[in-house]
Amino acid sequence: MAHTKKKIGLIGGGQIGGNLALLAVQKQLGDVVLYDIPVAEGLVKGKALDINQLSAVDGYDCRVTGSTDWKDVAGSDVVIITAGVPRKPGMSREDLLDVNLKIMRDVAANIKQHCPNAFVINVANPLDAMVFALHKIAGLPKNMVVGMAGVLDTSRFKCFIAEALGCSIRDVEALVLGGHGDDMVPLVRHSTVGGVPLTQLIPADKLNAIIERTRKGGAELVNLYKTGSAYFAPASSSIAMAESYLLDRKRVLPAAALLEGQYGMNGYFFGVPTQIGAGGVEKIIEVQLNDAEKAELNKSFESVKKTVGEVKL
Ligand SMILES: NC(=O)c1ccc[n+]([C@@H]2O[C@H](COP(=O)([O-])OP(=O)(O)OC[C@H]3O[C@@H](n4cnc5c(N)ncnc54)[C@H](O)[C@@H]3O)[C@@H](O)[C@H]2O)c1
Ligand SMILES: O=C(O)C[C@H](O)C(=O)O
Repeated sequence: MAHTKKKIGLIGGGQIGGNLALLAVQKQLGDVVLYDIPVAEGLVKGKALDINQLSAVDGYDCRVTGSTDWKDVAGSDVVIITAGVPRKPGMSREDLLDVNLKIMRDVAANIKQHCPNAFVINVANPLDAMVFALHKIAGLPKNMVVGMAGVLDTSRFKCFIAEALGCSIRDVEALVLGGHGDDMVPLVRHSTVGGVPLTQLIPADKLNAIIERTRKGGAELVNLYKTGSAYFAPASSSIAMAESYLLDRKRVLPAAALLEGQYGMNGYFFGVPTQIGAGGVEKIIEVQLNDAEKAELNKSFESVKKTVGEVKL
């Protein structure tokens, strides 16, 4: 019988990779290959077996295969990359550039060889520079390569807003633009709660504290965990993007996409609202910004450019 289930290749079977596998199965998005390097064979085979046994309890028909062979990943419809070292307290994401670039060179070359038709979502840090390197090395079409950060940063922003107001998170509409760094741009003026402008609901000083906490959201988790970084929310955020592609949902999600003139920026991956559907990144949406917001976005762009400038391919 023909194999009609979608195939999801997860590159990196660590904290985020394991949670991605679990979510993909629970949402029945397709069969999963959880790939890692040979030294982590037991880890990926163990996680696969554990999740498959959970599937029996809950009746999920998708299967996870743990593998250290790229041939098993070949032909994936979606590939999510979490292969990379997470930071420890006191480090910046940029401190991971050299070590994670080395890993990305290997991963991107294998994607080029084995998964040339996949929609590829990079998660590894420093996010915007790593997705830039991925695109250059793998040579995939620009609409098929994207970085996950905006969904996570926006969900942190929404979480803190809902907490401050004691309201349902369902009614919070918000957006964070820019690079995945401390100068990302939470857009207060464009955020609403149940249609009511956020600026009307939360006083400026409290809002500034929320913006600051959002910007440092990753470090807050790193300081709590001590040996690694966030993984539950990053996994959910990546799955939202994969699901929109696989099910052609055409959701409008912030993501690091290749800019070619939008926002006056060119040749870099940067966090902007995208529409993700069966065509991958089908649209990039330009939000109308005032001068102050533009200045903040440009500052974030300069940071991304600086890190990308250090990428040696
Ligand atoms: N974009 C975001 O918003 C975001 C959020 C959280 C974490 N991250 C980043 O994601 C990455 C992974 O985080 P984690 O917590 O899952 O880390 P982790 O250490 O738990 O897992 C990483 C895995 O990658 C594997 N790996 C290393 N080299 C590999 C290779 N060449 N091929 C395949 N696998 C390889 C490791 O063996 C390990 O199992 C880190 O770089 C982290 O900074 C990004
Ligand atoms: O902060 C990190 O190092 C991990 C990730 O980028 C995050 O925002 O949680």
